[in-house]
Amino acid sequence: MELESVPGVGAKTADALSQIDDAERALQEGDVAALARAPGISDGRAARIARAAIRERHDDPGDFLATSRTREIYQEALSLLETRTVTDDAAARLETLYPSAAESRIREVREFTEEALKRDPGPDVLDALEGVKPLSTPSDVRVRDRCLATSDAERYAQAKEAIPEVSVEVVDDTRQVAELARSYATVIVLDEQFAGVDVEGDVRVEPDALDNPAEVVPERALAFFAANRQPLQAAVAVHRAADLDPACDLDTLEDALEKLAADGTPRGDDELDRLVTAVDDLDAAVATAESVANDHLREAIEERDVTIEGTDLLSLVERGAGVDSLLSRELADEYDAAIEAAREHLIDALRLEDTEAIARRTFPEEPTYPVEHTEEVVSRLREELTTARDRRATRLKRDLASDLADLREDAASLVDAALELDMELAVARFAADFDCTLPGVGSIEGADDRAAGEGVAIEGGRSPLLDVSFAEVEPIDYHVDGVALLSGVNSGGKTSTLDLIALVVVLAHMGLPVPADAARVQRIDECHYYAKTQGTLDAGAFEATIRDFGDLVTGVAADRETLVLVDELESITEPGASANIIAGILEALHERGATAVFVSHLAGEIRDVSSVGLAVDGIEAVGLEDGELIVDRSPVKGKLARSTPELIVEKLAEDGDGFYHRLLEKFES
Ligand SMILES: Nc1ncnc2c1ncn2[C@@H]1O[C@H](COP(=O)(O)OP(=O)(O)OP(=O)(O)O)[C@@H](O)[C@H]1O
Repeated sequence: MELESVPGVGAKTADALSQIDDAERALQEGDVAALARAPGISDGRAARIARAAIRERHDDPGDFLATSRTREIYQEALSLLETRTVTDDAAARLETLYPSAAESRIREVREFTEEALKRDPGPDVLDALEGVKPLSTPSDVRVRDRCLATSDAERYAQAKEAIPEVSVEVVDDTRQVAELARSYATVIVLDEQFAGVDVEGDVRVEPDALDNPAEVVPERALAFFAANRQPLQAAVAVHRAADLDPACDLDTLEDALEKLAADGTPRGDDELDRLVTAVDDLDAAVATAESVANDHLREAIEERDVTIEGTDLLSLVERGAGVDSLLSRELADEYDAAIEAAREHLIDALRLEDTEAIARRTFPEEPTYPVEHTEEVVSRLREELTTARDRRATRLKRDLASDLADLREDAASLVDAALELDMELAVARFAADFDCTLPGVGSIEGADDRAAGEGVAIEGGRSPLLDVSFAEVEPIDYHVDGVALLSGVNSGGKTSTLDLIALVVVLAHMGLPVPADAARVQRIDECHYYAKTQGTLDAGAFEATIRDFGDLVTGVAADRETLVLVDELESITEPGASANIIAGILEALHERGATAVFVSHLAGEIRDVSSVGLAVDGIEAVGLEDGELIVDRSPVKGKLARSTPELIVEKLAEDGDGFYHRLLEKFES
């Protein structure tokens, strides 16, 4: 799929998208996380781009959500799903689901839904999902101890592109290579002509180096895995908890991650740890060893009475020997013990392989007081240890990077699978929380095909959009085929019935389960839902509304299946005029073969002025209890519901006088 062929993707966005590795695949699969990695593209935008790309793939014109109220119902459906994801990314991915008239698209999502409904969102899986998020690409890895060098302008450009983490230098002759070797620990020369160059330092001639960036900069793979350690570990945990088929061996990935510190350096290697500690602690260890020896010696001297014969003393003084040599002669054993203590301390502190020899060199057996280390030895030791540390670290980095570099794609697949699972679990939880079934849509069979017929048929539908808790929602059965007026008592549930129809139709066309025991909807191209108008309109607004309906009615093309839901349009003007207008609209929709439900308190009047026999259904009150209406929420087919005032007058007539009977007769005439 061409990036720029996606609707809404201009040259600038296409350019941003082209900067991610797998833009084509991401568009094909609606991979929001991958698209959101493009510079300047937010999750929401990525979801819209993905949706447009999917639409394009299914050749879908995408005007299903024809009015603002239909779009609101779609948004409410999405948020019911989105609140059931653990990760933000899965929530953004859910936004790629949209109601479509394309059977191929509905079938595609239904396959996903059928898999989703088999999932069991156990608490372990949900816990593990908490840590999963899309992988990030650390951009600022800079490696300063290495450089690439070439004399060729083209190779120079290739090197800069392929391995941006290191400096690339131009070298024309051996002298310049030697200069670089003084500034960098390692120089990798890309030109064959320098093979065999003899300069001091670590200079390698590797013409194929650009083919193996992981060898040149193991830091790249390490930085990627270090930055993504936590989401990767979480993705591993998700695979284990949900028993998913993993893209790679989970233990291998986990072991490799264990060997990596948060800053991208190797960890858990005893020898490296020892070397790091030895370099860091060398000066302190030598100083402490020195004090250990001196304390030892001081105590020994303090405790000792030194007796020396006069002739001996004289001979020593004549030879110009100081008190040191006197002490060393008299306290030879104590000296030995003190030096031994110093060496032991050093051996303990440094814990290196050949510490014995090092200790011996640091503290030689020449008695002096106070005991002093040999600085020359210590500074050579420091250099040796530093080199050993860096070599070991580099080797470990290379080994680890070569293990991890091969795992990079699989690791990304693991995270992707975990996020996909989160999306599936949201659908599974939505279906479980609202007792959903997969509806029949057009020629696509439903999970429970009891609900039959053209138009929209719902059995045991319970709307999750009501203002009461879902447990208190009473189930509704309703079937509309063609155009119908829906009458009913105040607060009987007429608006809620329209909401339920719209929600079922939208979810069904998204390929998702619907909150009903069974449902079947015809395949619809456009869903027009108009919410209740707030009060009488002025002349201008009234004219605009009539024009809207004019456009709708004349725009219903013979080959486009249209569903029209309208709530109490009568309030736009006075009742008589309203009845005429609504009757006219319904007649026109009827002629065009649309499916429509118009909720109205003027259903009787509209039917009376209509020239075609309009169907009227009714939500009836089955009685009054303590001043409250008891309502049967399911509309009764072909029945004009009695209004609330009529029911109240009837109740008064039951135990009242003739006046109430007279009123009641007016209703019945
Ligand atoms: N199926 C249902 N189960 C439980 N409660 C419901 C159901 N349908 C409606 N209700 C309750 O009745 C209230 C009124 O519903 P709704 O607004 O749909 O009635 P209405 O017939 O459109 O009212 P009005 O005549 O005033 O326009 C809702 O806010 C809800 O509390």
